Amino acid sequence: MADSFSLRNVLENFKSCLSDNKEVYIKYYISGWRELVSFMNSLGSVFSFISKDAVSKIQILENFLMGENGTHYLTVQSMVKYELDNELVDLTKRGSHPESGCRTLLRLHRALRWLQLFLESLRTSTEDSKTSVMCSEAYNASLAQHHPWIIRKAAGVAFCALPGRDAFFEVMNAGSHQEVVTLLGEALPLISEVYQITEDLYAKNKLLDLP
Ligand SMILES: CCCCCCCC/C=C\CCCCCCCC(=O)N[C@@H](COP(=O)(O)O)[C@H](O)/C=C/CCCCCCCCCCCCC
Repeated sequence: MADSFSLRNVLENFKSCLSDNKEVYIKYYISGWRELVSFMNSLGSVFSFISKDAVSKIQILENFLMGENGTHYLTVQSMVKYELDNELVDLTKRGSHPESGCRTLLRLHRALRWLQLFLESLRTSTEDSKTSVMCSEAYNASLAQHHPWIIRKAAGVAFCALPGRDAFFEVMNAGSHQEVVTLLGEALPLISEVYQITEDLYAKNKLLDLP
C-alpha cells in the first residue's frame, strides 16, 4: 500500500547498492525494485500486468541469491562472471537457460533507464506537467524499443490511469513538493551511477541484447 512506500526507502536501497569498489549488490538492487513495485501496486489494478512481470523477475534473481550458488550472485559483476564462465547464459537465442540471472537483470536494467528518465522529468516538472505524458515519453525513449506492439499499447493505456502530478507527489510520501524534488535530486545520481556501471559491464561483455 502507499502508506508503507517511501521514496526515502528507494533512495536508501540504491545508496546501499554500490560497494566500495563500485560493484552492484543484487540484494539491494532487488530491494529497491520491490519498493517501487509496492508503490506501483498502490496506483491500481491497471498496473498489475506490469507489476506481475517485475515481481517474477525480482523473484528469479532472489532465488539465485538464496540458492546453493548464492555466493556467485552477491553482485552483478560476480553473477556475470559466474554465468559466463559456466555457460549459463543463452547468448543469441533462448535455449537451455531461458531465465539466466544475466538476461533477467537486463530486463530490470532497461526499466531502470525508464525510471531515471521519468524521475528526472518529475523533478523538473511544473504544475502544468502531466504524469501520463512524462511517463510515456520516458517509456518511448527507453523500454518501448524492447517491447512488442501489444505491450506498448497496454502500457500506453496504463499510463493514462496515472494520478495527476499533485496526487503523485502525495503518494511518494516524502513531504512537501519541494522536499520531494530535493529527494529526487539526491536519488537520481545514485540511480544513474548504478545504471551506468551495469550498462558498462553489460556492454563490455556484449550482453546488452540477450534474448
Ligand atoms: C519513486 C516513485 C515514482 C516512480 C514509481 C515507479 C514504479 C515503477 C515500478 C515498477 C516498474 C516496472 C518495471 C517493469 C519491468 C519490465 C521488464 C520488461 O521489460 N519485461 C518485458 C520483457 O520481459 P521478457 O518477456 O523478455 O521476460 C515483458 O514483456 C513486460 C511485460 C509487462 C509490461 C512492461 C511495461 C513497462 C512499463 C514501465 C513503466 C511502469 C509505469 C509505472 C508508473 C508508476
